This record gives sequence, structure tokens and C-alpha cells, in this order.
Amino acid sequence: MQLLDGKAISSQIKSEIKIEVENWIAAGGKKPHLAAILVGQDGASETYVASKIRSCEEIGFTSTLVKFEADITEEKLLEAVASLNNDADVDGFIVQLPLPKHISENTVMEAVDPKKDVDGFHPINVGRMCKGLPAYISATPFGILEMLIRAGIETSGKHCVVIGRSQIVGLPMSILMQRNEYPGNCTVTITHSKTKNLKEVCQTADILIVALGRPEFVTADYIKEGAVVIDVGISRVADATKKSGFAIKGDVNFADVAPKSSFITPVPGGVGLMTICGLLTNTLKAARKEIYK
Ligand SMILES: NC(=O)C1=CN([C@@H]2O[C@H](COP(=O)(O)OP(=O)(O)OC[C@H]3O[C@@H](n4cnc5c(N)ncnc54)[C@H](OP(=O)(O)O)[C@@H]3O)[C@@H](O)[C@H]2O)C=CC1
Ligand SMILES: Nc1nc(=O)c2c([nH]1)NC[C@@H]1CN(c3ccc(C(=O)N[C@@H](CCC(=O)O)C(=O)O)cc3)C=[N+]21
Repeated sequence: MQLLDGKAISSQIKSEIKIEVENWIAAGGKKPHLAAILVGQDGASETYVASKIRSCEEIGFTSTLVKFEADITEEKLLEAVASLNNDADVDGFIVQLPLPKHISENTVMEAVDPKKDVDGFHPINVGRMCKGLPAYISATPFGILEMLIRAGIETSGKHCVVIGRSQIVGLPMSILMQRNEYPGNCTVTITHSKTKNLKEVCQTADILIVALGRPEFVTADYIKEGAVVIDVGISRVADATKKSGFAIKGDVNFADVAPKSSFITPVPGGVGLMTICGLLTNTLKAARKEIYK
């Protein structure tokens, strides 16, 4: 078993981005500026925001957090989106998901200017990604691809099973893993809550990507000997021994699964840190106008 160490890989990527930023600024470019809108309280989102702000400071980006109470109207939220769209200093921004039930996530995602959509959630970016055109690739799938590349994991001809079909992780991940390029060329199976015999399907995976949002759901009996296991899950679970009162758990029971895997990501210290790198990379691309002029 080899650990896919998100901490080591992400700190390498961040130091590379930091140099890029310094060169960009030395050449007269402006400091990249990433903003986030956070509505209400969600454990995974708060974890993400805290981690993102720290990273922006480390690599020399400006970061802004815009916070609203959970009872904000959709109209007011759309106004906030429009104001970031029109703010010339902001290169890219994200609206943290999930949003409260009374707000349509699709309406909000479509309101974000595709040029500033560093989450890659706007239909234009999703469509361009599907067609293999230059696009912002959502940060988590992007981070996972980067991890596979940096660990030199072979993907061609492998069976990749993805648990979860969400717009933010499962779906884009599945599309990327089947593309005719490295990392990709997998035979992909997308699974979800209506999938029958999930365990048996997972047992045929050479690469298993787990994003369902249930702490420690995947156990050793789901795993083929030697599989690559990518754990995307982030859940806060009550833990009285921690100062914060909670521990962060993935969707994979690490202790159980690790001995059977060839490569495995830990949580924390795995995919989450790579997501941040994906977001920072997209923001640098936005500042340098690499995808859209
Ligand atoms: N590390 C990181 O950077 C990130 C972590 N996350 C974390 O990843 C997890 C998943 O997030 P997200 O994709 O947004 O979650 P969603 O809740 O949007 O999607 C979950 C998916 O899992 C499927 N699912 C739920 N229960 C089961 C089950 N018992 N068996 C099979 N499939 C099931 C759902 O099926 P159906 O479609 O039928 O409902 C759905 O497709 C969460 O813990 C989240 O916090 C998310 C983003 C980034
Ligand atoms: N519009 C939008 N885009 C997202 O990409 C998005 C979102 N909304 N909503 C919430 C989920 C969750 N998510 C995380 C990303 C990184 C960490 C992360 O950095 N985790 C670290 C730190 C954990 C810790 O603080 O201990 C780790 O796993 O090691 C966590 C969670 C992005 N998401």
C-alpha cells in the first residue's frame, strides 16, 4: 500500500503556483483575487473556506469571503453574484454548495460569469469540458487527476468505478476518466443510490473513486486486491477527544481498506487539499486570462 499524500503533493503544487504568481506580478500582472460566497452553515463548506483562505495567503493571492445568513432570498444572492461578476478586481469566485433549499443551485450557477467560474460549474464550462475544449475543470476532479499524474498511476484500459453522480464531483470525474488522454482512457462505471449490487460492482474496480458523503461507508469487502482508492468524502463526526468537538472522516474506512489497496488517499490530508490546488490553479488561469480572453 502506498499513501497518496495530499499534503506533500499539494505543497509541491502550491510552491509551483507561488513562483508562477511572482513571475506574473514581476511582469506587471495583478495579484490574483479569489472570492467565495458562503450561505448559512455547512460543515464541509466551512472546512473548505478555512483551508482556502489559508492557502491564498500562503501563495500570494487576495481572498475575499462574502457571508450571508441561510434565510437570504435568491434575488439578493443573485445580486451578490452580479456584483462579483462586475468587480474588475475579482478574477474568479465560487458560491459554496449546498445552498439552502429555497434557492435554486442551477439558477445561481448559471448567473456566475463563465470567465470567473473557477469552480467549473457553469453549463458553458461543463459543456466545454465534455467536448475537450479549454475550460475550467471543477476543482476536485482536477485535483484528483493531478494526484494520479504526480503519482504516475497508469489509467489506460483500467476499470474505474465512481460512487456518486453529483454535478460537483461524481459526474465530471466520470467524464474525465473516460477521455482519450492521460489520465483517462478508463472504462467507467458511474454508480449512485439506485445502483443494485454496489459492492459487487466496486469489487471489479481497478480505480475506485468514492464521493457519496457517508462516513466510512466503503469497507475492505468492496475492494479488489491492489485497487487504487480515492476517497473524496468529507464529513464532520462528533468526537469528544478533539478540541473542536468533531473529527473529519472520509467515505472510506481507511484502516480496513488500506492493506488491500495499491494506492489510497487519506482523509484529512488527501483529496481536499488537492481541491484547493485545483481552485488556485483555475484562479491563476483566470487572472492570466488563459481560458477566456
Ligand atoms: N474533498 C473534497 O474536495 C470534496 C469533498 N466533498 C465531499 O464528498 C462527498 C460527496 O459530495 P457530493 O458529491 O457533493 O454529494 P451529493 O450528496 O451531491 O451526491 C452524493 C452522491 O452519492 C450517491 N449516493 C448516496 N448514497 C449512496 C449509497 N448508499 N450508495 C450509492 N450511492 C449513494 C447519490 O446518489 P443519488 O444521485 O441517487 O442521490 C449522489 O449521486 C461529501 O462528503 C462532500 O462533503 C465534496 C466536494 C469536494
Ligand atoms: N462550490 C463549491 N465547490 C466545492 O468544491 C465545494 C463546495 N462548494 N462545498 C463543499 C465541498 C467540500 N469541499 C472541500 C474542499 C477542500 C477541503 C479541504 O481542504 N480539506 C482538508 C482540510 C481538512 C481540515 O481542516 O482538517 C483535508 O481534507 O485535509 C474540504 C472540503 C469543497 N466543496
